[in-house]
Amino acid sequence: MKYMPEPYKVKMVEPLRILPKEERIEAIKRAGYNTFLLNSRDVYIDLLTDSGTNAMSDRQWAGLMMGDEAYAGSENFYHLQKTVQDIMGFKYVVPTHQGRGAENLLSQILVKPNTYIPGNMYFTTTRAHQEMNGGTFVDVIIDEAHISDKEDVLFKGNIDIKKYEDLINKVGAENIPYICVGVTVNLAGGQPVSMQNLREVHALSKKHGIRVMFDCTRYVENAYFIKVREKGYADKSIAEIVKEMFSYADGATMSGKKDGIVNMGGFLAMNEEDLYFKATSLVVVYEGMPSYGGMSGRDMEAFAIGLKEALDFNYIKHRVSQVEYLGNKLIEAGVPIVRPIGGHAVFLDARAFLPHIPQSEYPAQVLAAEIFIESGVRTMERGNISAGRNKEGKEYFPKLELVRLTIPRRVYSYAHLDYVAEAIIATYKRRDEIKGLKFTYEPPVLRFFTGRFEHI
Ligand SMILES: CC1=C(O)/C(=C\N=C(/Cc2ccccc2)C(=O)O)C(COP(=O)(O)O)=CN1
Repeated sequence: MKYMPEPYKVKMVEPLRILPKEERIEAIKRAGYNTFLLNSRDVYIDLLTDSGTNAMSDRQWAGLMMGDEAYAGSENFYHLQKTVQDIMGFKYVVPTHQGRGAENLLSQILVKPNTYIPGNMYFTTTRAHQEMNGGTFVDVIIDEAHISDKEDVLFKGNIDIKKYEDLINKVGAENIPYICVGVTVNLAGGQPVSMQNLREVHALSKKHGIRVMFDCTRYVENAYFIKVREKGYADKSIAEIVKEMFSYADGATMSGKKDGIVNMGGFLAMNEEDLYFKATSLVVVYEGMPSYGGMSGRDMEAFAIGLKEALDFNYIKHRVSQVEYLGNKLIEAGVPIVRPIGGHAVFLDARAFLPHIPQSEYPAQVLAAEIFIESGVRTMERGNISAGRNKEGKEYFPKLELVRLTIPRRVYSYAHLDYVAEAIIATYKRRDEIKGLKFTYEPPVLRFFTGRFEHI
């Protein structure tokens, strides 16, 4: 079989259209060569993100009709709370409007000036909240995660235990409020963390009294990779693997917009009662009552249903197989991508794709723009622009200069992915013609969202 047929059928469609090439060129110029600033109506296939762009099921849409929009004590909250308790095993759940709502609460409560937060590679919003509260993010991911084609390392998201222990010895456990473990690691290329590594991180953290907080935004994909790649888990269900994963955490932040398969939603979950009381007293300032946290009742209902659906093996197998299908087509054509192929996206290695463009001229940014001109396909820069500037105003120049082709859950068909592959290959064939970019407007924070550029 060329590929696994979708484990669902379509009941409703959204018509797609593609602009003529000259209109695509105008559109990306109006957007300042920033794919974030394109209008959705000008985009043909939208691979910007898998965040909030996923297709809900008939059960989830039906759940919207069960919205208990009471201001306090909504039935849907109790459904969401119990679902999280059953799936992850945490005692307490504080709903938020999305992942960074949870990151805001966690960082304001635990991150103080001159504290250090180790983690397996940064994520933009997570690090922003940590730094805004005076903390310093310290990358303790294994070195191989920063090497794009290190395909023989099946769990590139792993924490380097020695790096973690060296940090503890250097700054003192009392200055580490928690370790942030991303499952999977988005900016490494959607790379998973092995169960063995989670076990080791948990043991070292408990030895020093340091909390383990997961960023569990794509935890089902992580569980899938453990099932198919890690010894001893082939016969375990996704639910059993997930339950064991979370047994190695004290809490988690979650963006429901990915593995919750909803358009809006998130939560902060934890076992510690004191942390829970602090979170509930803060959530009323930023998100609303602890029984809705910035979500409507109907959104919480859809979220609870989505969390359960995501644990179905056929669903997650198909989801990851679509990403692998696209990645393998590009590998066959010699296009440089991050390997092993990740769980939610194929990441183009823009540095290898455009070796003649220095990182100071933003190769990933211009490649994303060129792909749109070529095909109407929207992708996202995940390189020097996304990394931003440090406290001294210097650019980070991260080793990974990537363009992310992010596959939304249950949205596109293999025919769409064939079209995307052909577009990337066509762009690759004319790569020598592509020139670098410079800023015309650089925002002070998270510059990738609204920055504007022109050709040098
Ligand atoms: C691992 C991880 C994420 O991937 C994540 C959001 N990802 C996003 C959405 C995004 C965020 C920032 C810049 C560009 C795109 C993604 O496109 O990949 C959040 C924040 O969640 P939130 O968007 O619900 O606030 C926390 N952790």
